Amino acid sequence: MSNNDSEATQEAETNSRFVLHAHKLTKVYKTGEVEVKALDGVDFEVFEHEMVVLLGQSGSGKSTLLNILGGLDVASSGEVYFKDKILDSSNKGMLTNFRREHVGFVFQFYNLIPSLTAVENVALVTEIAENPMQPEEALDLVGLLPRKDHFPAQLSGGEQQRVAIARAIAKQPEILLCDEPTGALDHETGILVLEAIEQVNRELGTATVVITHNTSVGGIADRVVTLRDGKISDIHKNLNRISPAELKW
Ligand SMILES: Nc1ncnc2c1ncn2[C@@H]1O[C@H](COP(=O)(O)OP(=O)(O)OP(=O)(O)O)[C@@H](O)[C@H]1O
Repeated sequence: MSNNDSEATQEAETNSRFVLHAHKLTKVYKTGEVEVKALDGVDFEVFEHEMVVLLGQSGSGKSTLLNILGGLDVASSGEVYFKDKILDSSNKGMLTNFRREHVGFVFQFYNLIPSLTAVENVALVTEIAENPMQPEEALDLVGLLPRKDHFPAQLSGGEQQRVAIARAIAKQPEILLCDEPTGALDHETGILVLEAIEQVNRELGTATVVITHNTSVGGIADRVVTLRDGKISDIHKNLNRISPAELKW
């Protein structure tokens, strides 16, 4: 990196604000006598509009970190801030509101309701959110408007995952958290799903974190963060993101 690049990066960081910030997160799971330290003093932030890819071997703590960031789980110690507010883990109402209004989740398995069409699956979320987009608009963003009246069983795995992405972003969350979104898909379908996620990040500016085992997916990120044994072992910034279509694995 040249001096100019480095100054430009520092300036960009100073100017950008974080959406989520975790400070010294520790998570210990206790099962009987056995204790597992899944996170061990992790500092982690996600800036506005940023795309972060989270890598690490199985068991390194990726899902634990994502679940705590999204208010699905609470840390044993440490704090999570959403913008300038600390998320109070003892305040269930606050966590529920945070999840409902501000965070979109996408998981490896799509968890769509089989008896509802694509548009009805998305509408389930928009009906309870404060400032949603129209379900059709969300489906259009992921390229699935023509399939809006199809049931999950009439859609391929990749199409179902794109409905799940539409459902996650329809409430217009500030942050999109994706845990192995391509884990159950073949290469070509996985690329289509990453393209949908990338488009949401680019067009809506939704700060996004994507967990993957696939190191080459790191190319689509602004920042690639690697976990090892519950600690951050590496942070790599990409000066130029590549498009999912350019990924090879
Ligand atoms: N509910 C739980 N109870 C006990 N131990 C747990 C629980 N959830 C996770 N762990 C342990 O915490 C550690 C981190 O797990 P985590 O699922 O966060 O890793 P990961 O990096 O997401 O792994 P993978 O890539 O396999 O999904 C592992 O050792 C795991 O066995």
